[in-house]
Amino acid sequence: MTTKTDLKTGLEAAQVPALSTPDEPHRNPVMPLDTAMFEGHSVNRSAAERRCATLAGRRSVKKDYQAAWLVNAIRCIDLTTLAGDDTRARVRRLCAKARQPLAGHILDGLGLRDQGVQVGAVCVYPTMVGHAVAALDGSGIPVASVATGFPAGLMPLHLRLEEIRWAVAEGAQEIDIVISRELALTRNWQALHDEIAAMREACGAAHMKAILATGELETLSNVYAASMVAMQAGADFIKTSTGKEGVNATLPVSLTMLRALRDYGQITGHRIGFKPAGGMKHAKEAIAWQVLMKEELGRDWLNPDLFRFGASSMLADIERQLDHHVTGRYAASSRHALA
Ligand SMILES: O=C[C@H](O)COP(=O)(O)O
Repeated sequence: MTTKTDLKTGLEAAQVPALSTPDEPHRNPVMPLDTAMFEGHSVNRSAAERRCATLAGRRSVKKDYQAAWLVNAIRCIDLTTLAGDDTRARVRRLCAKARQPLAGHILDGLGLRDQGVQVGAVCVYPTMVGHAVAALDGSGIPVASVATGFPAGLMPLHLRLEEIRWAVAEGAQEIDIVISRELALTRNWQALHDEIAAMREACGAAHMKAILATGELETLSNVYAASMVAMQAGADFIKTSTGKEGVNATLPVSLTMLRALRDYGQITGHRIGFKPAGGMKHAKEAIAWQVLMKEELGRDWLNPDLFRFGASSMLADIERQLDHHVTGRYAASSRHALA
């Protein structure tokens, strides 16, 4: 069991940022396409896989600090429902969970009852944005909407742009766009850049996350190049997957995107966020991705203004693990079923 003092010490010792509301994150401005930033950059898949395989061993998170890392993961979750049978009632339940992601006895056990533990955002389809905005009123939790013909994106550009504008008018503060995979696979970088830049303009003040659908981009070199193009076109975040591809977030793909993000930052001075998404269901994944972020980019990126998990069901396991941390017992998974 832990105590209030233990967890606060743990947050510091684990070097995750203290619980706080982040300042308004800065925007990434659009720049012209610059293929020199990625052409000829090849990514060795075996080397990326080896690097990821060694991370867990090199940076295991001490048991005492695991709770701190898991609470930080909650702050970074885009709590998501993207199902064809979504309803207003389901979205309202999800938003209630977003407001209080941990049961009261867990918050008490961790000493975090008054610390405002909330998720990073709630992510829904455009027609659910209004319901989410109403349910989150006063919470400060932003609503993210997928748009641009999610998940495939195979719609005329003017309709994709109109969908963005519609979701923003409904109250979405963040827009998760999907890129045209065909433009990436045919290496038509100028057209891809111009489409994403138009999407960024349609977003207006809403922050834009660019979903690369990496499971469909064939090579890690394509992932690196598409990451660069999305950032040059003004993406505030780059995101791995829709959750609907055959292969979604993986550590080697994430490593490739983080290297692109780091290179982009070194050249331009702009800090871009990263969102792995799709298929992440377990607390141990929440730890693994945070270790990757910290190893590659430093602790500044363990903040919801620069890092999000896109996940519909990971919160349930995190809550279960934190329940165990506090009580010493595992609750039935049905007790934390909602998220
Ligand atoms: O963007 C978020 C993903 O769609 C969520 O995927 P998931 O349902 O596999 O967690």
